[in-house]
Amino acid sequence: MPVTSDIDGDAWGSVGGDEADSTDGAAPGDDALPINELFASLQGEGTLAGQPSTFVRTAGCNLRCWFCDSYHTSWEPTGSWLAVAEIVEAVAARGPDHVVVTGGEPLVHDGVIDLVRDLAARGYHVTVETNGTIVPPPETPIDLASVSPKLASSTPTVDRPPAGVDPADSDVSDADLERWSDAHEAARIDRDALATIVSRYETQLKFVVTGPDDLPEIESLVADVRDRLADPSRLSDDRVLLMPEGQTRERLAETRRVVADLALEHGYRYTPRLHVDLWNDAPET
Ligand SMILES: C[S@@+](CC[C@H](N)C(=O)[O-])C[C@H]1O[C@@H](n2cnc3c(N)ncnc32)[C@H](O)[C@@H]1O
Ligand SMILES: Nc1nc2[nH]cc(C(=O)O)c2c(=O)[nH]1
Ligand code: SF4
Ligand SMILES: [Mg+2]
Repeated sequence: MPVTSDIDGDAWGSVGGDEADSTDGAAPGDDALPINELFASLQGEGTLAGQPSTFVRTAGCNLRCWFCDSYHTSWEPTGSWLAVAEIVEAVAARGPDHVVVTGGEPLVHDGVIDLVRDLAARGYHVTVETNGTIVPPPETPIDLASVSPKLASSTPTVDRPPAGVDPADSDVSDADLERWSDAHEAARIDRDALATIVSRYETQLKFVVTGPDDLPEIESLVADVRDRLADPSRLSDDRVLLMPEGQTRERLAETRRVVADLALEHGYRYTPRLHVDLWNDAPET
């Protein structure tokens, strides 16, 4: 069930960008969100790793990381339209008191703000997983902003096509890759947006690390964001997390020691990817 290209939340369109509106569920309206999956699992990443949580994964993203482990929310988005009240009901049925709103990029959808408000009003702890390019409206009740700014090593190219799918099952053309290479590169970092988010919310900056060459960009970005803060201590080194790139156990086995050693060397935190270790990042884990 492809979702329409307007869920990109931008003018770029999605791959094959003129799909018919053949979504399941409620007709898209002000109050509906395209949901790719909704499930309970353990938080696999970051400072709350291990915490039982319900994950709400929206479809649609304004970026196109080559390594995206959620291919069907970004490169070829699919999902069902659900009203915010239906999502809250589904979250209540799962049980955990922690909710992780993720995507795709959840903040491309205005309705996500209503969802976060409704969840917070019901007493849930709400984490928002975001790429840090979009600032939510002031006073949005986010308990943890889990921000993953995208480094140069995330940019797709013709030689670095999406890793999340068998090329035989992908409709991504070289023309799509060239278009997204430029669009991703232009949009992936917004230092002012990052500083605003850090100043307003308890924040972790969770960088996907592919190797040692990523560290200079992380260090200079962290310094630039600190420079923009009235209180630079809001972005202490223990709020900077290095996460190994890998959506399979095999790939993670290659990256995690390198990244753990880099965290130790630079004084940043290391975060595992528990769901990859435990379930090999199967759907709904
Ligand atoms: C699918 S993204 C959705 C939220 C948002 N679009 C973002 O990128 O932060 C959820 C998390 O998975 C991370 N991620 C995606 N693909 C990954 C990979 N291959 N290896 C490690 N982390 C990955 C992202 O950086 C982000 O922290
Ligand atoms: N278990 C588990 N933990 C996660 N933490 C962040 C995730 C995400 O995709 O945003 C994620 C995920 O997909 N699964
Ligand atoms: S920003 Fe997040 S959802 Fe979008 S392509 Fe990158 S990892 Fe995937
Ligand atoms: Mg994930």
